[in-house]
Amino acid sequence: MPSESLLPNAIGALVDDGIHITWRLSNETTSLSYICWPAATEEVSHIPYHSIVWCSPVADTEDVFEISYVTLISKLHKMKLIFVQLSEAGYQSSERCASQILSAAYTGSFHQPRILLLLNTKGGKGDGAAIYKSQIEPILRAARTQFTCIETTHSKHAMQIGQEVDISKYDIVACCSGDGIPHEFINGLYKRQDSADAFNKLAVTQLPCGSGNAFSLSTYGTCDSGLATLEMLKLSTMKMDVMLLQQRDNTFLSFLSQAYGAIADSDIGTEHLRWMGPVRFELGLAYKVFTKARYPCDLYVKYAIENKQQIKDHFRLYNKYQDSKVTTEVLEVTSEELRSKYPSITSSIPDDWKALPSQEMDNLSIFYVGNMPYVLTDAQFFPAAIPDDGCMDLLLFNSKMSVLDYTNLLLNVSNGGHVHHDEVRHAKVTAYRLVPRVDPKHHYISIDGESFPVEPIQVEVLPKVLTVLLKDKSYVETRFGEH
Ligand SMILES: Nc1ncnc2c1ncn2[C@@H]1O[C@H](COP(=O)(O)OP(=O)(O)OP(=O)(O)O)[C@@H](O)[C@H]1O
Repeated sequence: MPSESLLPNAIGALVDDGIHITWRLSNETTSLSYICWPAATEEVSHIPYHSIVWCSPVADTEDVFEISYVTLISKLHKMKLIFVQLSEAGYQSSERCASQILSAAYTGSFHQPRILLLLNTKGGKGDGAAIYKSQIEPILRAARTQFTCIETTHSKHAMQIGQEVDISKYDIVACCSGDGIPHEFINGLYKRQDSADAFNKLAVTQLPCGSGNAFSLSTYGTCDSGLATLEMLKLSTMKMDVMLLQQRDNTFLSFLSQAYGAIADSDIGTEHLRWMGPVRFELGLAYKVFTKARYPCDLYVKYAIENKQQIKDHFRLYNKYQDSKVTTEVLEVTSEELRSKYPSITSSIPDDWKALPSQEMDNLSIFYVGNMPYVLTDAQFFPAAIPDDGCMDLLLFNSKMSVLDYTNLLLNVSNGGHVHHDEVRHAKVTAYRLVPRVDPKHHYISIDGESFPVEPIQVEVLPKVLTVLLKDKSYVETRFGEH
């Protein structure tokens, strides 16, 4: 036993899902007024195993442990250290007790993964460096992970890193950024000679520091970088579909979305209003709705599921199947599977692709294709998206709707209800070709939130390519199954 002056004032008991804490009463602690342990500022009563990132016995004690865990501090998730006297420790060695706590804390995830962080200090509101220092780095240090942080210095830097990174040195590449850096990094991996090995070896994730954080919202359910860092250390890997794009002579990958029409113009077309914050997007979109902006195009698709009821059945079946999935095996992608299966964008349309009716496409307002459910906090644009069903979700909105109907529809995006409206076409597709018919000088195509020329694109799903970190092998829950 340590001398009384070394006793912490927290006493812990191991329970099913964590450590139950009781605090010594003040009259008992009066003799401890000079204890050398950090005082608790907020007295927790329970530390879930899931929030613990480290536990080790304190030298020269039998039953006192240092426990690092992530908790809410002033509305943000941050690292906290506590010293606890554990009643169980007397029954077994303190090392065994610590390792029992660590294995409960890290069920199914990497233990101390080697992490490469790509930090964009210029993303979002420009506070990436501050978020990294206050929320991300302290958790990684406490968890005793090996990590290296590289600051991106210019556009396409993350792509260059993806092309050159030594894949044997890391397990996870975490983009401390918006969605632009993972887009670049994944495309860097795609350009490598050993791209299949790179996609199999490295898990790619996002610790949100940008204005668009769809990756983190869809996989971790949060825009809080501290919570995302904790989840990164806790979740298990699985393979996610990506989308292969052709435009002109270029072939590249998209992991998130492609937009043309009102969404693309409201996002990229309002870059000059960046100072307004996220509201610039909503104002841009409201303007397009009120002016009934039209974005004519030709669209050809290879349907996987065309009917909305069948999409619901597919979604329910997938979730049922996921619940019974016990395997942790992650299948590996081959270099053959990274190649296009279809004729190139300059060839004629394959016979089994269908042309969308020209009347519908002449009056198109929004073309939006996605592979992840959340695009913004409170925007479940693709609520039926599934990480590895080999499909992309296609959404088409028509400009002929009344302003009232359109406004109602957009208000429903927050709960994913918009996809059930009769005015919205929702289908699961495996490939498509989009041929815009607008003046390219005044409009945009957005791919993963980045600007691309307004020219034809052809896109197909490459199933199970990207290694990501997901809870229970699924994206975070949406409300799609409820409708
Ligand atoms: N040091 C840098 N200076 C300027 N641009 C950079 C730098 N590092 C990366 N970039 C570029 O910043 C862009 C946006 O990055 P990111 O996605 O991290 O932030 P974001 O705020 O979500 O972005 P956006 O809303 O502009 O897409 C990327 O296209 C990337 O090429």
